[in-house]
Amino acid sequence: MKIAYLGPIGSYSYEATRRFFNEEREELVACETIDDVFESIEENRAEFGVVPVENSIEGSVSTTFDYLLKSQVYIIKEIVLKVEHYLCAKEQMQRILTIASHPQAFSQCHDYLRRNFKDAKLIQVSSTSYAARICAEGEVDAAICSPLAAQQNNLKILTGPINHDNNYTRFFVITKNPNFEKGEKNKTSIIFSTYDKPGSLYKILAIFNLYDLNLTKIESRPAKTNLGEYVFFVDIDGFVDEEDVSDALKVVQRKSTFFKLLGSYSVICPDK
Ligand SMILES: O=C(O)C(=O)C[C@]1(C(=O)O)C=C[C@@H](O)C=C1
Repeated sequence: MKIAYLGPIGSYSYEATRRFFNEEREELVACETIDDVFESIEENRAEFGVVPVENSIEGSVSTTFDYLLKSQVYIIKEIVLKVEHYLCAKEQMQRILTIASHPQAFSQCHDYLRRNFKDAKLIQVSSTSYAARICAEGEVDAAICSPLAAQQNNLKILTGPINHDNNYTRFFVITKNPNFEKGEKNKTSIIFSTYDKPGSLYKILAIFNLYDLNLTKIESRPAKTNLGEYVFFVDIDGFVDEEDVSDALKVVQRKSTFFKLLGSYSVICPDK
């Protein structure tokens, strides 16, 4: 089986992929962007994909949310990883003028960078492991990446972890053919939109209240139709085969102008 992930080797997405899939049994396919991971699944070049979804410091990964809205893929698992970033370079340096990393990683290290590298040029690239690669090639002075990415590229760890405390990222395992499997801790994710009228959103939320369901996330994103039109991404505590969840979703679907079930899945947190 082929598993697409945001690479190259040493990215946090790679780490998440390894925690769920057996590297010796499956073929892990490194993609350059999150777009490529989704397209690999849509075009049947991979059976599964692993994408970052949300970080405890920086929030949602918008590319992932946009693809969940527009493509026919389903979520079958959530993996939550503790993310620790390190400042790495080819050698100890007197002055670091350019630092490469993924935009999410820069945000997660914002305070450290502001305190220590206010004048350095931050070069945004597609992943932290790609940042390590271009640092090894001499394109930038330093990279913010994982110890594994540093090791893969023969970089030295200068200092770290340099991120904010409590830095956790959620990853989704996605696939085209859903086979929802229940685990110990389960969630169900949906997208809906509603009428542009007073109380519309309140009425939908009241349905979840009526069925006594806990929402673990709600986020609005542009519907990409007209300015001011939104879709709502909602994560619900519980599995879709539970009576309250399935009954609530039936009513929500009836009362929405748009409804999509993204998946029902179990959550694993190997670092907790
Ligand atoms: O660049 C990587 O290593 C990734 O896997 C991407 C990503 C992200 O986009 O959120 C994943 C986890 C970390 O939060 C930082 C970067």
